[in-house]
Amino acid sequence: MKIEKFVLRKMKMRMKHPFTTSFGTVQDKVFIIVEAYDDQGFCGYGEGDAFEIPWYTEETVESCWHMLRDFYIPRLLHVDFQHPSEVRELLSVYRRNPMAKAAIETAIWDVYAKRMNKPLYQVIGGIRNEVEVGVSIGLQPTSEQLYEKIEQALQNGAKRIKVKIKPGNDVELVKTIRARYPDVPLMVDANSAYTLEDLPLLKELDAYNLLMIEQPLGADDLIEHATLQKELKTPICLDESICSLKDAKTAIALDAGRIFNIKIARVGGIEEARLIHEEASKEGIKMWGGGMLEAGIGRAHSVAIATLTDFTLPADTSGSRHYFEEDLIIPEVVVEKGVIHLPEKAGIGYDVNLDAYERFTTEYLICK
Ligand SMILES: O=C(O)CCC(=O)C1=CC=C[C@@H](O)[C@@H]1C(=O)O
Ligand SMILES: [Mg+2]
Repeated sequence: MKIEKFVLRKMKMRMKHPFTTSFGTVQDKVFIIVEAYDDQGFCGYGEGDAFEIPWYTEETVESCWHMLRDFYIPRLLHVDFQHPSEVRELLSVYRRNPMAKAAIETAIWDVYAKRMNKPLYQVIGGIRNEVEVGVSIGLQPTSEQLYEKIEQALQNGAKRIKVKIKPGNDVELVKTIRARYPDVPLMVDANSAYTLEDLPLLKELDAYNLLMIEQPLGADDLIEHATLQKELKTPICLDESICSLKDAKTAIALDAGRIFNIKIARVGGIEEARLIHEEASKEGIKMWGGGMLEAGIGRAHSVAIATLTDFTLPADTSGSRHYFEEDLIIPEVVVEKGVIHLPEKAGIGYDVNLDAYERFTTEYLICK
């Protein structure tokens, strides 16, 4: 297959509520869409989910735009390849920048699935057409607001609750949630806000029967995570630390975490995510699909990857309406009793809502 044209779009969607983590607050979701048009007239969509500010990883919307426009599109345009798994190799001459790579690679997977006339989740090896989901709750201004969000999530059938923590807003927070909801499947995510100096505090979290502690230490702190895991009963889940298959292998060798949160965006695409899944499965690492506050297209890709065999824990992917008044796909992603049912249509399985799509576009570039 050949891609004869790419279109890059910069998009902006207002989120219903600000999302706050230990690193900062996102209110406007600014992101990139890649459209890939093949030689048979199929169009595939991918989403670039770096933030505007490099606080979750080092990439930004602008850095992704630059990588896509100046390197990845010229590298892939008019090139003949058999299968989207080859894109990983074709882009490997360029170092890192996984979110930019994922944006274009996922678009090519979507085109390929449409050519095969099969749903993407089946083409990538998914084994189920529904995915259990939990919810990720950002830091809230008051505990009342936090309880309100938890209450809402439980009413909607969320399979587990994840709350963000940061220094000064951690053990006491978890203690009060546990007192109120003794049996709720609960986990915390620190987004790298701690160091090993916080060991005594992190050990206190062991008392609250958490499913896992997500990314307590720095993205580069694999050795430190291994030291911490030895001290904790609660499993550590790695997020920011796993940006490639190589990172996954190192983490496994060090026993730096027993669970992986897998985001296609963070690891550079579907193929890298599949390889990590294969490796982690062999080693008994549990997995689940993470989220990037995606709009519909990225959300569809994230749900598809969560259908792989060993994604056995609830994913972070909420429905479109959780974050946005209006999404850019039809139908929107819907969660019913904590489950997303995957569409059986070819490709990502959702159509672009052209009206909303144009309204959310702030800039575009045609490359052919
Ligand atoms: O998309 C979702 O619902 C998950 C949101 C979420 O928890 C995160 C999204 C993006 C960066 C982080 O803030 C965070 C995470 O660390 O998983
Ligand atoms: Mg996380």
